[in-house]
Amino acid sequence: MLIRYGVNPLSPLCNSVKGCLVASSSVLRRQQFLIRILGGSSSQTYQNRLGGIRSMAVCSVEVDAESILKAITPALESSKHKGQAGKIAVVGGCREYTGAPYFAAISALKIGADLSHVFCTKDAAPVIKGYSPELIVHPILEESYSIRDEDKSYVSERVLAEIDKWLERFDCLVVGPGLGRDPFLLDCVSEIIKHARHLNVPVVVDGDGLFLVTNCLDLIRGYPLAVLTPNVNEYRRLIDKVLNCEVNDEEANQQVLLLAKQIGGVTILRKGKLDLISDGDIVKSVSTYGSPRRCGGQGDILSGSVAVFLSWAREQSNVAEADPSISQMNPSLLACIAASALLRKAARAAFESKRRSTLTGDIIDCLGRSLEEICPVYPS
Ligand SMILES: NC(=O)C1=CN([C@@H]2O[C@H](COP(=O)(O)OP(=O)(O)OC[C@H]3O[C@@H](n4cnc5c(N)ncnc54)[C@H](O)[C@@H]3O)[C@@H](O)[C@H]2O)[C@@H](O)CC1
Ligand SMILES: Nc1ncnc2c1ncn2[C@@H]1O[C@H](COP(=O)(O)OP(=O)(O)OP(=O)(O)O)[C@@H](O)[C@H]1O
Ligand SMILES: [Mg+2]
Repeated sequence: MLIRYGVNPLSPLCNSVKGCLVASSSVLRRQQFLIRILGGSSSQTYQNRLGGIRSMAVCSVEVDAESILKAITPALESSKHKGQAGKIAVVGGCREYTGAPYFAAISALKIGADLSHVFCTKDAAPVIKGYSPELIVHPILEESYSIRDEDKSYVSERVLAEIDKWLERFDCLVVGPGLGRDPFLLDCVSEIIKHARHLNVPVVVDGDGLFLVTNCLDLIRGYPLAVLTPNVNEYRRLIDKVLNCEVNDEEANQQVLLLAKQIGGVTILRKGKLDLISDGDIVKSVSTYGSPRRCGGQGDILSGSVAVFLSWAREQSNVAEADPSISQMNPSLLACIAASALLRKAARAAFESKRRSTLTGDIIDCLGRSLEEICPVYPS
C-alpha cells in the first residue's frame, strides 16, 4: 500500500500560492490523519481507476504528424492582415532567466505567428528586448525583493490592470518559461491565469508555471483550453500530486490519460524520449528521431510552438477539410503533435550540422526550414 505523506489530495481551492505551499502544522496533521485513514482506499482507488483505464485498451497511436502539420498550418494569403496568423504572449522572465521566455516567444514568430509578446519582470525586460527587436516586451511583473509588503496589493492590482489591457487580444498565453518561483510573482501569475480562463484564452503551462499549477491545481482543473508540457521532473511532481503515486513507465499511456482525466480534461504533453500526449480521452505519441543533444531551452521552443499551433488548430476553417481522423481531433492534441514533430525535425537538422555544439538557438534557426519542407509556402 502506498501512502504519501505531505501530499494533499484534499486541498481546497487555494487563494494564494503561499496558502498552497505553506500549510500550518495543525492543518497538516489533520490532513495526514485523513490521508492515513483514507490511505488504503485512495491507493486502492488509484489501482481501480487505472484498471478501468486499462480495460479501455489504451494504446498510444503514433500519429501521422506531417498530415496534421499540413492540415493546421494556414496558407499565406495577401488578403490577410497582421494578427490573423496568431498573437501569442509569454508570461515569464525574471532576474535569473531571460533565455527561456525569449526562446518560447521567438519560436512562435519563427513558425509563423504575427505578434509575440513577453510579460516579464522589470529586470528581465531590457535584456529580452536586447535579444530581439521583434518581441513586444512588457516589464510589468515584480518580485518580492523589489517591493515593500504594504505595496503588494496595490502592485498586484497594477500588474493585473496592465495585462488585462492586452489579454483578450491573445490567441494563446504561455505561462512559465523562466518565470522563477518568487511567491509574490506567482500570486500575480495565478490571477493572470484566472483572468485568461475567464476570457477563454488558451493557456500553455510550462517550466515554473507547472510548479505553480501543480501546487494549485484548481487554477487549471476542468479547463479544456489548458495544455501542460511537463519534462521528466515536472511530470513526476504532477503524478505525485494528482495520482498520489510514482511514475509507472510500463503503463505510461494509461497513466498520462488518467492524469489528464483527473485534472478535468486538460491536455498533457509528457516530454521525453517519446512525447506522449493525452486529453483524458485518447493518447497519442510522437517519437520521430530528433537529436541526442539535451541542452536547456528545447522545452521552451516547444511551449511557444504549441501556442502558435493551438491558435491555428482552433481555426476550424484550417482543419475542416482534413481527414476526419484529424478534423475531429481535439485542437489541443493537434497542436501538441504538430509542435513536438516540428521541434524534433528542427533539432535533427541542427544536430546534423552542429553536432555536439548544437544549442537551442541553432534549433530555432531550423524551425522555418523544417516547416517549409512539410508545408511549402508555394506548393509545387
Ligand atoms: N536559458 C534559460 O533562461 C533557460 C531557463 N529555463 C527555465 O529554468 C526554470 C527551471 O526549469 P528547469 O527545467 O531547469 O528545472 P529545475 O531547476 O528543476 O532542473 C534543472 C536541472 O537540475 C536538476 N536538478 C533539479 N533539482 C536537483 C537537485 N535537487 N539535485 C540535483 N539536480 C537537480 C534537474 O534534474 C535538471 O536537470 C524554468 O523557468 C525554465 O523555464 C529552462 O527552460 C532552460 C533554459
Ligand atoms: N531522451 C530524449 N530523446 C529524444 N527527444 C527528447 C528526449 N528528451 C526530451 N526530448 C525532446 O526534447 C524536447 C524538450 O524536452 P525536455 O525534456 O528537454 O524539456 P525541458 O526540460 O522542459 O527543456 P527546457 O530546458 O527548455 O526547460 C521535447 O520535445 C522532447 O521531445
Ligand atoms: Mg522546461
